[in-house]
Amino acid sequence: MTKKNQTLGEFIIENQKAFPYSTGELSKLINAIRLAAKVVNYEVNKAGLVDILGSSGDINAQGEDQQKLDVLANEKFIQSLTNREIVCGIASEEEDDFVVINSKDNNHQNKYVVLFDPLDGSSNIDVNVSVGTIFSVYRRITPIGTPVSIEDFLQPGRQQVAAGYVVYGTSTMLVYTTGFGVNGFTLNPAIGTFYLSHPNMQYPKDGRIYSVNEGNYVHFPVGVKKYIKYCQEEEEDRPYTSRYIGSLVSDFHRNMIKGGIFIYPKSSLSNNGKLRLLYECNPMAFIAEQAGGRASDGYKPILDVVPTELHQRIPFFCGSENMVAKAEEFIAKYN
Ligand SMILES: O=P(O)(O)OC[C@H]1O[C@](O)(COP(=O)(O)O)[C@@H](O)[C@@H]1O
Ligand SMILES: [Mg+2]
Ligand SMILES: [Mg+2]
Repeated sequence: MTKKNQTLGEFIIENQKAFPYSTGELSKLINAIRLAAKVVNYEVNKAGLVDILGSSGDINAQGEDQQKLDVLANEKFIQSLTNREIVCGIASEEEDDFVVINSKDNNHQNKYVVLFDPLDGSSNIDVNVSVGTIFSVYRRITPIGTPVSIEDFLQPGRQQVAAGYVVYGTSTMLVYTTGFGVNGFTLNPAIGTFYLSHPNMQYPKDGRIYSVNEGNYVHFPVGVKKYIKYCQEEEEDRPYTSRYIGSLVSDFHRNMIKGGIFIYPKSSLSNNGKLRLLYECNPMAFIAEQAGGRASDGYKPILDVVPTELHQRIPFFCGSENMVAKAEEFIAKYN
């Protein structure tokens, strides 16, 4: 039974008991993420004091300038996951290709793959605006005893066994699901422990917040433009409030608590939008659906999309059920 303020450690053990056949590996994996989140939180919080702001001078697989904190967060999560003998492979926004992680007996006995965005909202790092980490977990589909391969990572989002994010904001929170609801834990920085602060998180069916980079409005498809105008009309409970932090994790988190819709559509600048299916949209879509929300590419559920590439991008509409359904109506009508 979920008890407010129980620690994340207690929650993980309690929930493991719910699955008689569980081997505890998924619990170890979540614990590894918990540890890495605390390490990265420590670095993020003192970022201005040490030489960790700004560019690392390198470019990642997507041609983006890698920030020093992108690189550090990537290292800390890979290290923590590798040291615990639970994952057989890792894919990251900051790694060109997936990384094979072999078990100590050198016989590829581990059964989980993790895909993650080590530092989400990189453009906000240097300006002290909240950023995050996003993770997605699958059971491998290739045989145990063989090296992990690409098909283990290109599974539809509906196959995820766990997904979550960490938001390094006014407080640091870890929010995740294993397919049985969404729970949020807040870090008590004094003792370095996550406590259950947001049990059973639920998206309100309706909301009054829309989140989209309106600076790209001229490049948006007609249906998206019409939906944004709809949000701004003086009708019924509209106009809605516009809120856009520019960190997916933070915009999603606010909208899940208050009710709202986040949109990163395709545009004449980028045919598939900007956000990555495997380690941004799939995990957020799993959490959204588990919290009674909705997530699509404008036409079909994100979780039903069959991935084809590690770093593929996809248009993203995510949030309160009725708001996303309304946006889809406009797209179906005009696009
Ligand atoms: O500046 P834009 O084009 O609005 O993009 C903002 C989006 O890009 C991102 O920063 C992309 O994520 P990364 O920072 O992990 O690359 C999202 O967090 C955010 O929603
Ligand atoms: Mg990101
Ligand atoms: Mg990132």
